[in-house]
Amino acid sequence: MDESDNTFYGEGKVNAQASYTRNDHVSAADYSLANLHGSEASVFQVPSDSAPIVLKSVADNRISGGSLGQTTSTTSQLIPKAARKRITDACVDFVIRDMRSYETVIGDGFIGLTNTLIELGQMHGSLPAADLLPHIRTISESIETRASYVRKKLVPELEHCIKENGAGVTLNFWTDVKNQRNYVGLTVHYFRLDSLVNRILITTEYDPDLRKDAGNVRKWTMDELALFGVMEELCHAHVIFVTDGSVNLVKAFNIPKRPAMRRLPCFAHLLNSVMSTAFDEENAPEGMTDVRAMIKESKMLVNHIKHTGLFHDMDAAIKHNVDTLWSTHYEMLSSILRQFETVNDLLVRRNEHDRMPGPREVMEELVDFLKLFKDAAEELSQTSKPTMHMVVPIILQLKQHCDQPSPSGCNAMKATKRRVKELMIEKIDFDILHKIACFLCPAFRTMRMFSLAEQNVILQEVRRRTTICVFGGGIGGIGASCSNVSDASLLQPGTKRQKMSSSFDFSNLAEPDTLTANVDEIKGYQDFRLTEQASIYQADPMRFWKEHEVMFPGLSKLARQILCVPAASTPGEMVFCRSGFVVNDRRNLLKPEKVNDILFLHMASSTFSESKSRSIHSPIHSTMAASRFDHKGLFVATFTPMKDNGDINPDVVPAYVDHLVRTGVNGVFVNGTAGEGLSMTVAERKLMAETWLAASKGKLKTIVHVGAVALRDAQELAAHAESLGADAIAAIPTFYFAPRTPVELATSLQSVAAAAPNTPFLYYHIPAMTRIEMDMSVFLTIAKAQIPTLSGVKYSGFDLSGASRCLLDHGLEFEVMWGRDDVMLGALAFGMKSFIGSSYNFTAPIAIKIIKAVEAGDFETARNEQKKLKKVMDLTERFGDLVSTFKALTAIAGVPVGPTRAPLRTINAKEMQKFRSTLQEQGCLEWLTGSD
Ligand SMILES: CC(=O)N[C@@H]([C@@H](O)[C@H](O)[C@H](O)CO)[C@@H](O)CC(=O)C(=O)O
Repeated sequence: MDESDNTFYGEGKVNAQASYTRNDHVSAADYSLANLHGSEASVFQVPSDSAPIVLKSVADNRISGGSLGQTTSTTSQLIPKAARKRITDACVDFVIRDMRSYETVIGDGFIGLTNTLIELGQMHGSLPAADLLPHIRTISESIETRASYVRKKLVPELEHCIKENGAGVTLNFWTDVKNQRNYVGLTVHYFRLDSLVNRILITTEYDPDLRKDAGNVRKWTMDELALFGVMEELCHAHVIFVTDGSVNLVKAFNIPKRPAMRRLPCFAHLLNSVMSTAFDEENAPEGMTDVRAMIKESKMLVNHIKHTGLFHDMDAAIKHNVDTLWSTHYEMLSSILRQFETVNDLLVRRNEHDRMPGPREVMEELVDFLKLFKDAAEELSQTSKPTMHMVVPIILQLKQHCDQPSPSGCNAMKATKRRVKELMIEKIDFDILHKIACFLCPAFRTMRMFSLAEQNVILQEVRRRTTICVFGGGIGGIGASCSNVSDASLLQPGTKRQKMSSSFDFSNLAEPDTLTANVDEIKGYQDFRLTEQASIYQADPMRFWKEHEVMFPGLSKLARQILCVPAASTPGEMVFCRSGFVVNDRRNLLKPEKVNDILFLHMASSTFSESKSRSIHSPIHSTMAASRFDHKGLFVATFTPMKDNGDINPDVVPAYVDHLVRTGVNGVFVNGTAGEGLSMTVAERKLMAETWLAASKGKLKTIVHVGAVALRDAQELAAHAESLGADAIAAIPTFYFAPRTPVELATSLQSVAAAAPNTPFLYYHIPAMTRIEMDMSVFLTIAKAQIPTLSGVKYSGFDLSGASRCLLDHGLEFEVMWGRDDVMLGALAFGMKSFIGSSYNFTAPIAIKIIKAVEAGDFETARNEQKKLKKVMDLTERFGDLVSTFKALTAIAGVPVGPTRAPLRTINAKEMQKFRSTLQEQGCLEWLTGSD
């Protein structure tokens, strides 16, 4: 295929449109890379010209509307029966002709592809799908491009978040025996804001000899992490590694003469080791033999059922076990128990009753026992929420269970429990970090499970680490030993002594005075009265720390540092399991690098969607509301079309929308300053909002400005905008009886945002009009605790410095939508990615060139284009107020938006003539109409 082919297959025609006009469709499935100055959704997307990126989620398609991906009943009712039949037939054709399972096409990825094709059809008319589909090589190259782009974008995020809050890193080796591939995986767990994020950095085929030498393991790990900007020093101070107990993995983090790294054991592996030993050791303790015999008999029964074809007479399959995997004993035994009677009857009929393992009560007790351990391992292997705090309670509970009498009174079960408990004591130690994590879970803050001596040691260590968190010095000694604490008292009788890494000594930072400074905070936490939220906090302790950050700043930080570390290293294994989908019998020649890229992107995209849906910043519905909206790109502050007598003229809106779509903008900002919203009645504003939303549906994103002088009007407009399905709402403050402080401002806006609880909310900061000038970064800090739907600020202040402060402080969390068109370039240079302005009604093509030029690093072009914008504005100023003159320019650009309403003054015909000729003389006129 030649280059032009490549360009056509997605990078030329289609993407040229997609880069700025259809960003909305890309964003929701974006994996957020959030460079520090950008925010949430920049993302799973290589910018503009480099590669076509369309990875949609089903949810996103639902929002965008009008496509097959819609799964709601309303949508399926919209699709005529005959059309659905055609689709079903086409699916059957697909299965028959390509001999592929239907499952191949029912995932999010295929639905995204289908939607893209449908949209292209809508935009360009009928197109032959076969011609649109790219060559396999194009896909392969695009995967590579995207993976390297995403990896590159990850570097600043990782560095920033790890420095700030530390990280847990898991390292895993795995062999896929069937496909003869060896993998090694690195996973990084860290808090991005308050959401726990797990990133798979690398999963690759490796030289099997690598793991034979601890030095090589260490070097490989450091080299791979360094590629992501996580350098050795950063690891040393801020990272905790979690691995299984293989000798070289343990040694790798404690190599003589090299700074030691902090490593914790994987608790899923520890439980696995306990159970495997208990059930597989050669010399089983006396008493256990009966249980082992029952497992053996069950296995023989399963084979018998298979060979005799008895399974044909059964409702469900009986599962096999694998000798070396204790958890498969559970699967096998419970599948027998589920059909105990049936199996028994079948055997009796064949006179083979003696093949039935039993007794049943013992089998039931064994299954219950195994299930406890299986559930515990699964609980500790979760990736979507913190798990460290559960290590101690879960292990203690398991031990307690082993002490309980056997319900069936069976000696074999008693012996089994006894042996398992012995092995737990022998193999499982708690680290001080597990104990601190437990203390940091509000439900366990009384530490009743620990002795008084242990409690004192934990508190002392918490104090030391909190001090470091508050007064600086890295991550509170995450990699540090508890240098001034004797850990002897932490040990329970019979446990092995902890080995503490002694890499860092922060004792010089933790002077006695500063240590006591945190006593009050810790005491306050211990005495804190929990409300009915306790169980929620147990499931997600970070929610407590987020909600009480102001009250307990040091502990909140410590909680982030420790609770980001996973209890198990199993996420890496999850990747290996998924590798089976990528490398299969038909694709077993895929190069290792390609497997890496696919797995990396797969995990990156699923991590993103998970982390969004479980963000704990605020109640779930509102967090989702806030994150649903993609603010990126160019938004036009629209004018309200008016008739000559000043009445609103909604009829113009559909053509207006078409004009905006043609010029390449992403969305509209309705009823704002340019829209003369404050000069309109509530009824007029509602009507215009309805008209704009109806006309923009599926074409442009919509932000409705609902701010008003009377708070109740604003609330009514907010509720109305939500009922229409606005993508977001924005509000100015009540500037007549004005809020005096950021707290008052946040409180009054809260009541507006609350009227639209499922719609993202933006504060509209425009001090030139409202005369309310406050530090927006401070406001965001305060408002985020009060307004769950807060998603950013529309910054129409003149000071780039204030906006950049917001980005630095809140850029990962909130959008800063820049509202001054004449210095758009400055905002771009600071990293802002979204813009709202009224001049884009007629200068959108210029603005888009500025954005693209900056993305391409071509600042000369960007400056030249920015000068054009400025020139138009400077000329305009001479002819009247900004809204009236801009309306005139919009009319020149082809949309008859009509006059302004008093007190603004529309320019008259004579002035208009002069205005036009001046623009012509200055060479500006041609810029206003060009749409390409
Ligand atoms: C007063 C005014 O109309 N300001 C414009 C700017 O786009 C302004 O025209 C531009 O920054 C001038 O450079 C926007 O901030 C208006 C706006 O977003 C709105 O209509 O709400």
